[in-house]
Formats: sequence, C-alpha cells, structure tokens
Amino acid sequence: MYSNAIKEYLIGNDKVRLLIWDLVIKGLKVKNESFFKKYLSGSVNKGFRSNYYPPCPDPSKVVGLVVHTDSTLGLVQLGDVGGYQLMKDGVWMSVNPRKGENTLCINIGDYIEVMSNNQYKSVIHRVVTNTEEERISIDCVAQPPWDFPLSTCPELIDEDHPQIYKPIIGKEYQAVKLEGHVCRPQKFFTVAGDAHLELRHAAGNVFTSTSDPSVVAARA
Ligand SMILES: O=C(O)CCC(=O)C(=O)O
Ligand SMILES: [Fe+2]
Repeated sequence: MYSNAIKEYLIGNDKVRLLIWDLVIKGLKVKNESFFKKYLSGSVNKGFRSNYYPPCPDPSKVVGLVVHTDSTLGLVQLGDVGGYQLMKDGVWMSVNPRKGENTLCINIGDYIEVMSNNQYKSVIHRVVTNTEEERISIDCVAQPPWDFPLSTCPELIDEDHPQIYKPIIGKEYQAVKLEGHVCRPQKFFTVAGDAHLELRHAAGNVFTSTSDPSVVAARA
C-alpha cells in the first residue's frame, strides 16, 4: 500500500517537475532549449526522501538539516509545520507553509546555477527545529546519471557575462559534496578561482542565524 502510494506520488511529481523545468528554461530565453531539456530526458536518477524532524527541547543547539544547496531542481512538500529557511541577502528567511494546503517549495539547485551561468542562483537553505511540533517534509529530486557533463549554456556566455564555472562531470561535483562541502560545491570549479566568486557572493556569506520572523523582517 505504502509503496503504491509513493509510486503514484512520484508519477504526479514527475509531471510537476517537467512543467516547472519548462518554465525555468523559458525564463532564460535561449534559442537552444535542448541544451537544458536533455538534462531531464533519457535515463534519470530519481530520489524520494521523507524527512522527519521530532520536536526538540533546545532548537538553539540543534539544527534539523544543515545549511546546504540542492544539486538539481528540488521539489519539497513542506507539510504543515514551519522550519524551512532560505538565505536571502545574508539573512535567514522562514518559509512558512499554510496549514492543509500542501505547500510545494521549489529549490533551484547547483546544476542550474552552472548551466545558466549564474542567472539562476542555487538556494542556500536549512531546516530549524521547534519545541512544540513534529515536522514531516517530502523531498523529490531527479538528475541525470553521474557521468552527465555539466557545463554552461554557450548562449549565456558573452563579454558582459563571462563564464563562471568550468565544465565538469556530475561525478566530480558529487565527490566534492561527499567530502562535506554541501553548500554550493560548484564554488570549487570556477574559471577565475574562488576569490572572484567570493566577491560575487559576498552579501550571501554574512550568515546571521535567527528564525525569529520579527528579527528577519527587521533586517531584510
Ligand atoms: O525539510 C525541508 O523542508 C527541506 C528538506 C531539504 O532541504 C532537502 O531534503 O534537501
Ligand atoms: Fe535541500
């Protein structure tokens, strides 16, 4: 029963993913859409993860899920309880779901940042815990096999938009991630070196740590 429910969920999830992927591509206004379309065509590795976060006596000491970026296009069903936070302009913003409305959160991942030459930026996010309620989320990902060549769409490189990332294969990216660099591993594969990238992302590197919405709003 449970596996049937997951199968059904994944069929629907695939449809939504393709719709969103299409919108992501359209947003780039490139002529050669197949550069992006082939990413999700053919053989694709799919993942289904259900995350469980029990209530925590001291949320200031325990994080639910460490700061990271997703590799691909992440589709996260947030459930009914808050906890998901994303980093915007150096400040943690809480994304609170509406109860009973099956809020779906779409994360742009690292591969998309690389393919789009930084036009889309991968979302730095984490999950914080709370003392009161347990939380369940569902995260589904889909990506090409690990030997898929990851490179920037040539149409998106020009004098004003120099190429930021070197071409690599998925395996190289994954190796860096497995070493523990789970937040923007692509920063290890820049054409100009890390210093260049650190400048571009300077604002995003000021990590303030709060989940208090009033503090978040005041700093935004
Ligand atoms: O639990 C969440 O809301 C986020 C989960 C997540 O970021 C992930 O599974 O990569
Ligand atoms: Fe994530």
